[in-house]
Amino acid sequence: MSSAFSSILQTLGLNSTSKKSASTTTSPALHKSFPQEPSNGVLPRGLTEIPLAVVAQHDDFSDCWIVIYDRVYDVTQFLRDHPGGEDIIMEHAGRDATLAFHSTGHSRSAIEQMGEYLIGELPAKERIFRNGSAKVLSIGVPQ
Ligand code: HEM
Repeated sequence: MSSAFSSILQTLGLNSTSKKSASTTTSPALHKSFPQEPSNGVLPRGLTEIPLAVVAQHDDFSDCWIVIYDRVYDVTQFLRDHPGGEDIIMEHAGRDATLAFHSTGHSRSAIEQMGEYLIGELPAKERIFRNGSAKVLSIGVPQ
């Protein structure tokens, strides 16, 4: 795995190098990048499950949701402030933007900022990176 990719996975708590955390139902590292979430790694109560079909209904400048690493973000108020510009986010409005977000190489501070816009997560059956127990999926995450 490239060090950059390894680094972002680690920052997001998605690294699978720690077998201990990946094999337990809670991972202390999982949520540390999201300040509004509990630091004990337990999935936050009340984090709404939002299917991709619902995300797809929020795809314009006045109502823009995106998915990054299985989490749903309402970035409507952030669009104008985004240092990379609003157009680049709008290209992914209502859809999964993980690849674009990752390939841009966002800073740790940018990743922490994401927490301000977090509104929910995909249902377990639609997740690519995390399963229902907040474990890292072995398929889809490069070793
Ligand atoms: C909630 C989601 C997002 C947040 C909080 C965010 C935040 C930021 C921040 C703080 C920067 C400044 C550089 C840095 O600190 O890394 C940045 C740059 C950038 N972002 Fe985002 N971003 C988000 C989503 C996205 C998405 C979905 C894309 C691509 C589709 C994207 C593309 C870019 C690009 C291309 C830059 C580079 C701008 C430049 O250096 O000229 N961002 N973003």
